[in-house]
Amino acid sequence: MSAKDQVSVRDHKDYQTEVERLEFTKEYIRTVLDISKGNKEFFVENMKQSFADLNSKDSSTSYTDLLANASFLELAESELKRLESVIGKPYFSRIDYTSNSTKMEEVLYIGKVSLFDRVTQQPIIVDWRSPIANVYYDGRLGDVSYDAYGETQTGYLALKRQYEIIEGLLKEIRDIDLTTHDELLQKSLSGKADNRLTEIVATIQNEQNEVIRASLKHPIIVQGAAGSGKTTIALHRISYFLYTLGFQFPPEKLMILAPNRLFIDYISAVLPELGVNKINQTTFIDFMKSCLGQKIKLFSPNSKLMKLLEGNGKSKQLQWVSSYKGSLEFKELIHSYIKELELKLAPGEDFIVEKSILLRGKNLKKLFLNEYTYLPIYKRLNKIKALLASDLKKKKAIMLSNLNTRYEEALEKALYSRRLEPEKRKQKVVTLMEKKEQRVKRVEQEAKVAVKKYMDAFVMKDMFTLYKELMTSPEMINMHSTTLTDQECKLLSKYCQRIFDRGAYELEDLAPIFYMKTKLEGIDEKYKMRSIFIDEAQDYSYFQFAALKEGFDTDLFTIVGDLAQGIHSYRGLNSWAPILKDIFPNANYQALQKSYRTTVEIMNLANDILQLIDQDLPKVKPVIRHGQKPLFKTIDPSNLEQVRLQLEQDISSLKEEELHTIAIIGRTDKESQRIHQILKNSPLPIQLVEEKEDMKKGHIVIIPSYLSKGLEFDAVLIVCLEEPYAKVDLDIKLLYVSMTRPMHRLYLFGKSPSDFLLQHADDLHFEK
Ligand SMILES: Nc1ncnc2c1ncn2[C@@H]1O[C@H](COP(=O)(O)OP(=O)(O)OP(=O)(O)O)[C@@H](O)[C@H]1O
Repeated sequence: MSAKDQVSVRDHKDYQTEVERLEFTKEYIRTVLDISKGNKEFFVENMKQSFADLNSKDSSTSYTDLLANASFLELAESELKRLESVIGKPYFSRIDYTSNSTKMEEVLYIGKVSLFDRVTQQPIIVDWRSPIANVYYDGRLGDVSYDAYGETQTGYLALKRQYEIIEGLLKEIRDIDLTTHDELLQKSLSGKADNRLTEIVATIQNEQNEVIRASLKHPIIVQGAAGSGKTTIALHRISYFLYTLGFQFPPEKLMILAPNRLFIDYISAVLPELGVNKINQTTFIDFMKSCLGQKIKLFSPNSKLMKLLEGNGKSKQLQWVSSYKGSLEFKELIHSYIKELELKLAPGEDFIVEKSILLRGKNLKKLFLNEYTYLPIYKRLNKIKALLASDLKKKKAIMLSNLNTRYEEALEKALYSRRLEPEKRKQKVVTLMEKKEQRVKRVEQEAKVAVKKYMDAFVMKDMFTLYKELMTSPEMINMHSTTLTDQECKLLSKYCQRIFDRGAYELEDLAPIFYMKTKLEGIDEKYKMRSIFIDEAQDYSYFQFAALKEGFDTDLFTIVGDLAQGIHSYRGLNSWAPILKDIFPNANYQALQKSYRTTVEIMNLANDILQLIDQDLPKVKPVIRHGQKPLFKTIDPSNLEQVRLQLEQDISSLKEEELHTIAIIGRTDKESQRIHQILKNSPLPIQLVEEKEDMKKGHIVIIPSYLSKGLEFDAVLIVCLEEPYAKVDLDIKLLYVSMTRPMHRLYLFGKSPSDFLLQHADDLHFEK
């Protein structure tokens, strides 16, 4: 910090008071920590005692003690950790707020945790997720309002103040009013990227705050430009969700679906920073694999993308099948198939034991098709089975007693019959007794197997078999589809047959199989998520969304994505409208057009490329932050040694400028491998990144464009050796994705500017 800065912070009229407040807060935290640590030892001691008690007398009270202490300890420990982590920066802002109802002015310090004075119960730090903190993010100075627990509170905001506190020292105080630029935002954006995403609680912008705090009881769909903070916001919304509704939803019931493992690694550090632990972070594929519970071989969706990029003769067919399998029409087809299976499985026969009808088939059918519809189909059969068993148990005794009474009566009649000769009477009695014995035996025997025999008629095939049976039969496809032509049915089944013949499935098969599972078998409770956060949602198909909604039986989805980056739009998603109309009709929708990642200069060029996409996509507005124009550099791919020198030179000078995270992006896997080939013996630490890998700290990463989606770097070098970008949507989107990755610097290396479609860009937007 310069001398000038130090003077300015000390010059602030409240400097002294603020320093004292900061010291008080730190001291308070320290005291709380000391006490809690002391307590912790006490509780550990107490637990040891409980264990000892448990061993010696297995008393239930000592077990309860043990559990009580364990949960107390856990809570204390997580709080302790959180408090410990904020001691160097206990809060980042302050609001002076007077409620209209109490007329009392409150001075509230906002931070990442909440801390109360244990004696006065007054807040020392207010959590950024608390209702009142909304005023900081949302409200201008003057009259403001916020919602708390379903009621709107109104009041007057007299002061909004930001602090920069570094290692417990107050470095800067900024009072925000209508005229002040958000300097803190500017400062945080000009910072350098780590290999990880960070939390932004101090600088959340109004439009982002609206998404984070949008009704948690409704789904939300966010169309956000590259760098608008979608991922960041989704993670902050999780934190807000747990703060607000955590008592209803244990974190294990929340799930983030990310595009790949690399991305999960990229976001992994933020969640603990936001006080979020234990939530599920996975990919759609991994989740499906574990939920469907069978080891399945899946063709990599990226190899399909690569095939589409190669654009061979099969591209059209590939695209058509993918988009059909992702469509809601296909969902209808699968649904019709399930209906057929349901009817086939509906009981029709009477349940008979030893000539007696215990339950009528038509009644069982009614139960199955009407009463039990709240259950998945196979579970309904289980219920029928249980019903038969309990009915039989009840009725068997009655049957036996009826038989008994009937034969007793007949015997009595025979014994005392005057019409019969003694010899004949004797014979009759013997016959009756034998018959009775036989019938009782039959009841016993039939009862033993009756339920099983009845249920054996129902064949409950597994989902994969059923799906294959459908998809390999053009006739069955035809029977259930209302939209496909004969030709298309044949094509679809032939395509599927080819895949199944290789013992595999493709990503597009997972949603239908999952959907069938929800309807037939039901989803295991362990996999039933209550709230789902989907990032890079533009890569999903409509069917994937519908299947997830159906399977989890919840509406609590936060869906963030960017259609402009829809490199998998061959799966069918080109607009959010069908999702809003047919899948989540009560969803909130928000568009974020402002980008926080890149400089104005980089965004100008990326916007030129964006306009080439054959879709109506609005330009992205960068937050005002300037930097160098993107730079086109000519290379000669026939002279690899020279290319190596050029790349190494530029990377070294970027590093000298303190730009630490640097990515070299190639159009495809192959192109990335070519680049790696050139650089692999370089003295620079180089890593060719693959999907399942983490990015190594301090390495220059070489990464294919599709994998770079969602990530960010200080500087990006897009290199084109043999694969120029063509003016087709998929290529344009990949180029746009790559161009929007850097925070500060963008270089384009190719034979000619046209390798990057720059002939369609404004000459003023890049340098040569
Ligand atoms: N309000 C903010 N304050 C500070 N930084 C912000 C803010 N909003 C976003 N950022 C920063 O902008 C960058 C982009 O954010 P993020 O990666 O979440 O965007 P995105 O919309 O998911 O981007 P993409 O679609 O390109 O993956 C991150 O470095 C993030 O920290």
